[in-house]
Amino acid sequence: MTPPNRNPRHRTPRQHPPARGGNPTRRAALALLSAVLDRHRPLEEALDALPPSDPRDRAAAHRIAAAVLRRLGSLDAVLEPLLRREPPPEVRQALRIGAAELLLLATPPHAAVASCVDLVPRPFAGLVNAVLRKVATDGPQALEELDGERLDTPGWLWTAWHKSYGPAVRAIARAHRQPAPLDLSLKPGTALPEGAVLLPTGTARLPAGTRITELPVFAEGNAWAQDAAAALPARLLAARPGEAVADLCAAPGGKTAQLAAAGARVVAVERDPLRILRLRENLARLGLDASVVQGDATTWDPGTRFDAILLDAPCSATGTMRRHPDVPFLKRPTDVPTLARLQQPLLAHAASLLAPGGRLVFATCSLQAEEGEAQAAAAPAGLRPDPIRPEEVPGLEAAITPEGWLRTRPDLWAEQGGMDGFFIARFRAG
Ligand SMILES: C[S@@+](CC[C@H](N)C(=O)[O-])C[C@H]1O[C@@H](n2cnc3c(N)ncnc32)[C@H](O)[C@@H]1O
Repeated sequence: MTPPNRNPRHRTPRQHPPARGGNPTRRAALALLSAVLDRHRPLEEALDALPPSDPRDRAAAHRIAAAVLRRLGSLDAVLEPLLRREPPPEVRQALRIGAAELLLLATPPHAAVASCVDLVPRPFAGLVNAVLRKVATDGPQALEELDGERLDTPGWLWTAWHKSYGPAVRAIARAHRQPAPLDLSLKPGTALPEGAVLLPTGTARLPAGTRITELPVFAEGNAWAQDAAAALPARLLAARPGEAVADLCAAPGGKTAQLAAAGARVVAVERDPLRILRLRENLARLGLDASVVQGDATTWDPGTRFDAILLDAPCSATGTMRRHPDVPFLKRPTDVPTLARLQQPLLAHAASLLAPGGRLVFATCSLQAEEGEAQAAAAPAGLRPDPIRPEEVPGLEAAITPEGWLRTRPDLWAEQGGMDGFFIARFRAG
């Protein structure tokens, strides 16, 4: 899968009259897709930039845009034989929306076609109508004959995952097709929300599409959204009441909240001032306490040492594609070595902040070995591995590597909705 519409030969130089209008949900979905695919902006940022509207319309637009992004390679392969030349970007996005609605979202054909025709400038209405009618009749068969897992995965990621995980690359690609469930971390003592399933590692899981803001447990400040795999690094640090714990690279604060809820005295360090605001808001909503510091975790000097440190390092986030289907369109192969080079000094500095015998957990939400296994293998000499034990990760015993690290993948617990891809390594000072 290559990022679309970058070939200048395919650009249509003519200016066209503006689109005629169309249904607000599809119009919002088109704005989201243009932001991600044409301007390479994050989907979350594009959602925030939408004009105010009914939350249900936004959620529906998000659902359509996410479906297109998850299956973009397949949808384009179905559309390709029906197009004689590359249409302008907004027409291409409207066709993708229509194809996703017809082939993936079970929208009735007349509604899918008519609403996408209304999205495009008049000169393209006939083209969109004809192409989508053809997709409605022939698309299901065409889709079935494609190698969708491969088409929907960028080539560089497929190659890297095949090298690391062998044939499981297909299962990973399949897991990326499904909308992720809503995973919640609960404050200790909070009852399991109605309709939730308790996963063996303690996460409460609700069906995909559940809106967190409508849950009483959220309004009461007793829960926060956190993928089951994302909850593991803090769980494995096992902070105890009263311990001095540093959470380096802390925002938006899911792991800070876990550590604070465990009763530790937490210092949360984050470089980005805007993300610090979110971290503070999240802690305030949950009624949890942590000392929040704006600083660079490669140089931060608190003048003290910690019993335990969590380093959730910035990374390519390729493990989060179930929840963030825009990741393949925002990341490039060169991002991985660049980020991997930033992770080493973070780990080295974190090690220098540990009290004798202190514990350190290093984590990245990446499926790339350079940002996981290679980082742990090159850990500074002052850290000795503290292997993760099977009883600490019920149901995920097979995800423990021979070295004692934990490697989660989106295809694990596939029947229950999968989990993000994380790498987690634990060390002790000395
Ligand atoms: C993977 S996210 C952390 C997620 C967070 N731990 C959580 O559970 O909600 C990485 C964070 O590190 C921050 N960051 C990146 N480089 C940093 C640095 N040198 N010092 C401190 N924070 C940094 C980013 O702004 C980002 O918020």
